[in-house]
Amino acid sequence: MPKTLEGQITMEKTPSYFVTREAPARIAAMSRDTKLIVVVRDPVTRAISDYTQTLSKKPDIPSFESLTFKNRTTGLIDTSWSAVQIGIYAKHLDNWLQYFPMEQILFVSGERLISDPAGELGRVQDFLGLKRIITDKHFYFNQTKGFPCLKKAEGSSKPHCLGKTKGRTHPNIDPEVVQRLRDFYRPFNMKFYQMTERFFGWDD
Ligand SMILES: Nc1ncnc2c1ncn2[C@@H]1O[C@H](COP(=O)(O)OS(=O)(=O)O)[C@@H](OP(=O)(O)O)[C@H]1O
Repeated sequence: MPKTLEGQITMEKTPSYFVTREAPARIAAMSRDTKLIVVVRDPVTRAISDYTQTLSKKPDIPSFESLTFKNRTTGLIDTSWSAVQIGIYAKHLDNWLQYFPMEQILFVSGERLISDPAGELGRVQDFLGLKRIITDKHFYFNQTKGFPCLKKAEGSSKPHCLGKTKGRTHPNIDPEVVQRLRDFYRPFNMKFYQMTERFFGWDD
C-alpha cells in the first residue's frame, strides 16, 4: 500500500474482513489507528440478498429454505451456512473489540443508506473528521432503479446509479422460514444494538 501523505486518507474496501477471524489482529499489527466502517443491514434480508447473489451465478443451488436448516423438522438452523453466519454481527464485533475500541468502528445502517443516503454519509464524514461535503444535494431518487443515485458521478456531469448487481429482486421465501430466522437473530441483534449503542430497528 503506498504511503499516505499529509492531508490524504487511504481507504480500502473488503466486505469479508468483518467476518474473517484473523483480520482484526492483522490490521491492528499494520496500524492500531485504522478506522473501520461496516455497513450492516437486517441479517434476514442480508441472508436472502447473499443467496440471491449466489443464485445469479449458480442457478442450480438448493432452495434458500433447504439451505437455512440443518434439520427442517426440528427447525435447527444451519449456522455454518455463510449466508446465516455473516449476519451474527455481535459475534463478529466481539472479535474486533479484542483489537480496536468501539470509537474506531462505525456501523452504517444499510436501510438508512437507502432511505437517507446523505444522513448516513454525514455520519461517515464526521467519523472520518471530514467536512460535510456530501449532502442531500448530491442525490436523487431514481424511480426505475428504485434506489438513490448520484446526480453527478465523480469527474463526470452525468448521473450515476450503482450497477445491475446491486438492488436485485429477491425471491419469495416461505414466511415461516423468514420468521424462524427472525427469532434466531433477535438475541444477537439485541446484543449488537447494546454494543453499538444504536437501535437498527430490525426486530418487530
Ligand atoms: N443506492 C443504492 N443502489 C443500489 N443498491 C443499494 C443502494 N444503497 C444500498 N444498496 C444495497 O446494496 C446491496 C448490495 O451491496 P452488497 O454489499 O451486497 O454488495 S457487494 O456485492 O458485497 O459488493 C443491495 O442489496 P440487494 O438489494 O440485495 O441487491 C442494495 O439493497
